[in-house]
Amino acid sequence: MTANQNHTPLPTGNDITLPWHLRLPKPLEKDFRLYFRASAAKSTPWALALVAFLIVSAMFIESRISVDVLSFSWRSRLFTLMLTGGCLVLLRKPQWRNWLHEATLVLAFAISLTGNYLGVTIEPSLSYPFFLHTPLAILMICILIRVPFYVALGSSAIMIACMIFSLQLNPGRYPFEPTTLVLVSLAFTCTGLFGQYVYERLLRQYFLSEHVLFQHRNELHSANLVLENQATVDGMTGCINRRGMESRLNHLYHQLKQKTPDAPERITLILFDIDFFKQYNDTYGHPAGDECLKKVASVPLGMVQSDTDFVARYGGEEFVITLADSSFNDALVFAERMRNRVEQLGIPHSGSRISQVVTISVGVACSDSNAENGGQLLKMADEALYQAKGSGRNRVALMSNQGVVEVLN
Ligand SMILES: Nc1nc2c(ncn2[C@@H]2O[C@H](COP(=O)(O)OP(=O)(O)OP(=O)(O)O)[C@@H](O)[C@H]2O)c(=O)[nH]1
Repeated sequence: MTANQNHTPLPTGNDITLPWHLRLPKPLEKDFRLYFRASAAKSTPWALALVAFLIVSAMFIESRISVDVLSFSWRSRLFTLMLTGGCLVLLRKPQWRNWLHEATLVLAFAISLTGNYLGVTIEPSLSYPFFLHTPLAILMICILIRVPFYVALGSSAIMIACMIFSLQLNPGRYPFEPTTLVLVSLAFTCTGLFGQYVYERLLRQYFLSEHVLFQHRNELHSANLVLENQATVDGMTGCINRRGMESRLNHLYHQLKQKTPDAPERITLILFDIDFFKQYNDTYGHPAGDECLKKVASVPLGMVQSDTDFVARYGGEEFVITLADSSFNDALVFAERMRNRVEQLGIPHSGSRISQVVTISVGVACSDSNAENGGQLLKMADEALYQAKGSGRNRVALMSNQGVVEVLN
């Protein structure tokens, strides 16, 4: 990475410009629809409640101005109120929210069509309030109840077309200029649609910036995981490296001491070292030594099963196996079986003074002894390993809980 790249700021998503026609790339567009519905669902109950309030207020005002108008209008008002109430009830259930926009459109069409129908069928002098249903429905779609811009655009156009058609059916029947009514509706439509366009655009921009940030967070997280893995894994054997081992062991010990809910009951540490490895390198060469290390490491790696247990490369040809929760006896069985399996690999070692094949010496220590921390536990296992070496190699020695080293066999 160059110095220049190091200083490139992460994109925030705010610098991404949206095309005027509001479309996002296909996969994002699908996510955005869900996001749009969820955000519209939050405001819709309040919007519907407001619509209900407006209708009740309109009925109240009508009753004060002219009882004649109310005697015609109450049916359509009640119908609208029932639909609005029905929508409110449906929206309480999350699964019905998927139908939010469809329900909104049906509601708006119902209001507009009943208004237009009544407008052309009742007394001309009373028809005016009913034609106002159409602009009200358009306003409702566009401002109160959020539907996607293109849906609002299409449905508003259809509603206005219906209105013009109704007015054309009975020319000269109305006490006012139909063109004025259409123009008023068009003005409502344009205002509403403009608001809807701005709202949707802002929402898209916000969604996009959130999405981009989210993606970057994910990428950073994955990169961190890779780096963390690279920093704590030994590239040659695949074991955890010394640094990783120390941090994991300290963590386990911390849990043990603090008695956290997921703390292990005890920690057993198995330290082993390949016998006469210097001679192996001298006899077969360093690359062959590397191959030997890989084969030997594969034995404990294949034996460890629990997620909390792990194999680490402690030094050049020294390895540590940490077992959490195993009993001391089980750990000894593990150690002995591992020693035996390495011997069974049958890797020729003519430089060894104790065998024809590669062997290991093993030291075992357990936290049930007086070890206060991971470092002390390692020291105890090392003392046991030293004794295993001193007692002829290719064997297991343990540091007993009383602090005495015992060599097996
Ligand atoms: N091939 C190879 N050799 C390594 C690596 N790391 C350490 N060694 C070698 O491992 C050898 C360790 O030698 P010593 O510490 O004397 O141990 P030893 O010969 O096994 O003797 P004992 O442990 O007493 O049996 C050294 O010769 C190191 O060069 C490695 O990554 N690859």
